[in-house]
Amino acid sequence: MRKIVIAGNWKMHKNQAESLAFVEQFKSKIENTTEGREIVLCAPFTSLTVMSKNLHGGRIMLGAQNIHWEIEGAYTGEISGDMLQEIGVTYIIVGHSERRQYFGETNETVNLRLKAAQKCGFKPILCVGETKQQRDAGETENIIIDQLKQGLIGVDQNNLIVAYEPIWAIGTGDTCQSTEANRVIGVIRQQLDNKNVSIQYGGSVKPSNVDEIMSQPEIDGALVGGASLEATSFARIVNYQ
Ligand SMILES: O=C[C@H](O)COP(=O)(O)O
Repeated sequence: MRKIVIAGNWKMHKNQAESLAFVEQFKSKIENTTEGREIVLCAPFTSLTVMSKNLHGGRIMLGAQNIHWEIEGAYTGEISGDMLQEIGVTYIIVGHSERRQYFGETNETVNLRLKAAQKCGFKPILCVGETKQQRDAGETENIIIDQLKQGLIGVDQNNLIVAYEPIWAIGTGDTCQSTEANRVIGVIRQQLDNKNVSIQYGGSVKPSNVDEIMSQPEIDGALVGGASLEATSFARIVNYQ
């Protein structure tokens, strides 16, 4: 069965005190959240350490925003699965477009990170999506199929989430039309061997559009950036109608 997963990606936002304050405020707002909806906070590494100590079970799962494929070594600035296991992380975002754009992530390194995440027992969230230029050139499907084909070599599809994030919709307020997101996610599902993989939509998801997005039959959740930074806003998204 396809699971609903709503994940907040805080990117490079919030220090430890701000993260704990968010959790305190957020916890009370999700007490009545529909059973079965997985709620994930992908916080900076520094915040994950204190958040895991303050969650004491409950509905909130933790996610990291990166993982290296080696367990240790001379990889300045990277983090290993071993280190993440220690702080109680469940999910790992892999291949976010910001990692691809600013930090040289390729389909090959995405593939290595996905396999490393699974090997350490985490559930990776593979991000795929096209630029505005690629969309305008009619290349959306080809780009995504390529990202999936290369990214998923040797990856276990029974332990995977995919997020469709059109790059032009990220942080712009320019949400992809829900029917179009549904269509592309349908294309993604066709490419997968396991049709029960949960596929999220990400890109300017906010309280005002989440109900419509989540009403689409192919969409199994959301990967939320800006609107996950404030507890009331993210709680409204998690409690979509
Ligand atoms: O990972 C989250 C996405 O990049 C979406 O960000 P956004 O909700 O701020 O557009």
